[in-house]
Amino acid sequence: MKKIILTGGGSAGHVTPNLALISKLNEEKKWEIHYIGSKNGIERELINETKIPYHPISSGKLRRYIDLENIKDPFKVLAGVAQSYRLIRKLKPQVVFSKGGFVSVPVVIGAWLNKVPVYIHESDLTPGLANKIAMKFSTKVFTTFDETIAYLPKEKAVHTGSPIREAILKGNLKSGLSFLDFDNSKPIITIMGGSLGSLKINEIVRAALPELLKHYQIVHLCGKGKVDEGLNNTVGYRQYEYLGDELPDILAATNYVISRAGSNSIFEFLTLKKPMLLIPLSRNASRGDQILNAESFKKKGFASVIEEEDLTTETLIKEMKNLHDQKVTYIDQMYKYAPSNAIETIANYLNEKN
Ligand SMILES: CC(=O)N[C@H]1[C@@H](OP(=O)(O)OP(=O)(O)OC[C@H]2O[C@@H](n3ccc(=O)[nH]c3=O)[C@H](O)[C@@H]2O)O[C@H](CO)[C@@H](O)[C@@H]1O
Repeated sequence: MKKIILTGGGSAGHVTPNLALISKLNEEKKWEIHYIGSKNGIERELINETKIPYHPISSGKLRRYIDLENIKDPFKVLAGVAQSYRLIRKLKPQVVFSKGGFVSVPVVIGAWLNKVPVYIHESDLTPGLANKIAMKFSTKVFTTFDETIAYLPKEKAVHTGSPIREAILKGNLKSGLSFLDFDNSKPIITIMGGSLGSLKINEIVRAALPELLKHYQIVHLCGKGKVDEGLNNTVGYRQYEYLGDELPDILAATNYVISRAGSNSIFEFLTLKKPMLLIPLSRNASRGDQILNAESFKKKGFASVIEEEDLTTETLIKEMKNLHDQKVTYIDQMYKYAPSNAIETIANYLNEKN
């Protein structure tokens, strides 16, 4: 059996595409799969559920603010490179696949030092810092957006589309309604502040609840530690920190989405044809990747967008009404999009070339 090591983490967006790939590779029964991730990142929890061997390494974080930890981080990254190098030398995989995030950099370098080919996937419209570094050590760079090709070395870039977990496409509306204890009386909005939740979106959504609940039932994925216990008994409103297995059913029961513009989430909503109102993470808190993701979706007629700086209860309610009024236009436009089978393409590459 051939051996593959997967890596990626920090937030769920750097793990769910790997989950999709793991299912496919397991199905093919040609690969022994291993995962290298951080000691405490969300990837550890998510990958443990798949029962594949998980190898934790030391990793640093790319912070955009001044912090004492920043001084320790280069040492942690170097330790991560040494650990990855030894692990890869011992496991002897044919290939390493990286979905990005800061934990992936030492793994990619460790693979390169062992002369193991590295394939990476970039989910966002423009490459993130981790992947910009990883790219130099990689054989191919797969992309979710076709626009991303322009930012990459020609000989390495391959547009595959977004690797979506198969389960996401197989939700059951009735199970979703029964899990939520919702009915058909009002349309359902699912609100997702990215996989980690968003304090700003949570605050504005909660302030807009009295108005929104007149017209909609609301599922709020608010992020770890961000549930507002005081709202637990609010009729028509459900809050969850993060949903795993239940998410497909919830999405099947969902009529509209209000969300951050993380790449994986928005391609899931697009594939499911859910009219979406996107609130991309601002340039103050990120490199602005979500703004570009959201602009691309707006330009293609898949989504409406509120910039974080313009987000108030009033703009949220107004834009939600517009989305409602124009839902048919959005859905029609999304039907013109033919989802690519990214998982199949990536698996074929891994199988053929290794
Ligand atoms: C703050 C930050 O760094 N955000 C980045 C991160 O976002 P983030 O981690 O939020 O990533 P995405 O929106 O791309 O993906 C989130 C994934 O988590 C899943 N999910 C989410 C909530 C939940 O309750 N259950 C669940 O399963 C979604 O279905 C999706 O598959 O990676 C994205 C992809 O590189 C980037 O575009 C974002 O800018």
